Amino acid sequence: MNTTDRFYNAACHIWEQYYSHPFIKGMGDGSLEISKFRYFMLQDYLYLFEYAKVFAFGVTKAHDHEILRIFSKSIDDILNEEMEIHKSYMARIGISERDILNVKPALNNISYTSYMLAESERGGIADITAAILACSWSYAKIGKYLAEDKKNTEHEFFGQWIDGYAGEVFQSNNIMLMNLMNRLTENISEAEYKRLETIFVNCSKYELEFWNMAWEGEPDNA
Ligand SMILES: Cc1ncc(CN)c(N)n1
Repeated sequence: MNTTDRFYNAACHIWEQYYSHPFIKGMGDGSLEISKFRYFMLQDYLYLFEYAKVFAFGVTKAHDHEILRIFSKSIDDILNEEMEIHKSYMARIGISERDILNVKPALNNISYTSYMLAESERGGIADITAAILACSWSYAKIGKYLAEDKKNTEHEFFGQWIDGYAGEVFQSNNIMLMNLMNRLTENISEAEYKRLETIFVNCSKYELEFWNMAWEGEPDNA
C-alpha cells in the first residue's frame, strides 16, 4: 500500500466527518448563512498566507530542482489562484481591504498554522509535504464531493467556491502533491512513516476544527 493510501486509512474516521459537517452541507444545499461564510472567508484568507509560508520552507529545503519548482509553483497558485476565490467573494459580500486588515486570526487558525510551520521548520521535505497534504487533499475531496450534484455548482452564491476546489487547477495540484508524498516515502523506515502519519492525522484534526470554528463563529470572549 502506498503512503497516501495508508494516510487515508489512518485519518478516514476524521475525514468522514467533513462530508456531514453542517458548514459543508450548508454550502452544498445553499442553506449556509452568509455571515458564517463571511467569517470563514476572512479567517481562511489569513490562513492562506501562513500556509504559503509552509511551502516556502519547502523551497529552502528542496534537494532537487523539480521539488523546488513544485513548492514555488504552489506558492504562486495559493497567492494568485486560490486567493482569487476569496477576493471575488470579498467583493461580492462587500468586505474591504480595511476589513481584512482589522481581522485577527482566531486561536484555532493560529494553532493550525503554527503547527504546520513548526513541523516544517523542524523536519525535511517529507514532513513539509505531510503537513500540507491534509489541507490540499481534503479540500480537493470536499470540492469534488459537493460538485457531484450539479445543482450545487450551479448555486448562484456557493457554486463558485465549489467550482474553484473541484476545478482542474486545484485538483491537478493536489495530485502532484500526493505523487510527491508517495515518491518521497518509497524507501523510508516504519518509524519515519509513523512520524509523517502523525503529522497528517494532526493536520486532518485541525481541518475539522477549522470547519467547527467556521460554523460556530467568533466566541463571545474573543
Ligand atoms: C483551512 C483550510 N484548509 C485547506 C485549504 C485549501 N487550501 C484552505 N483554503 N483552508
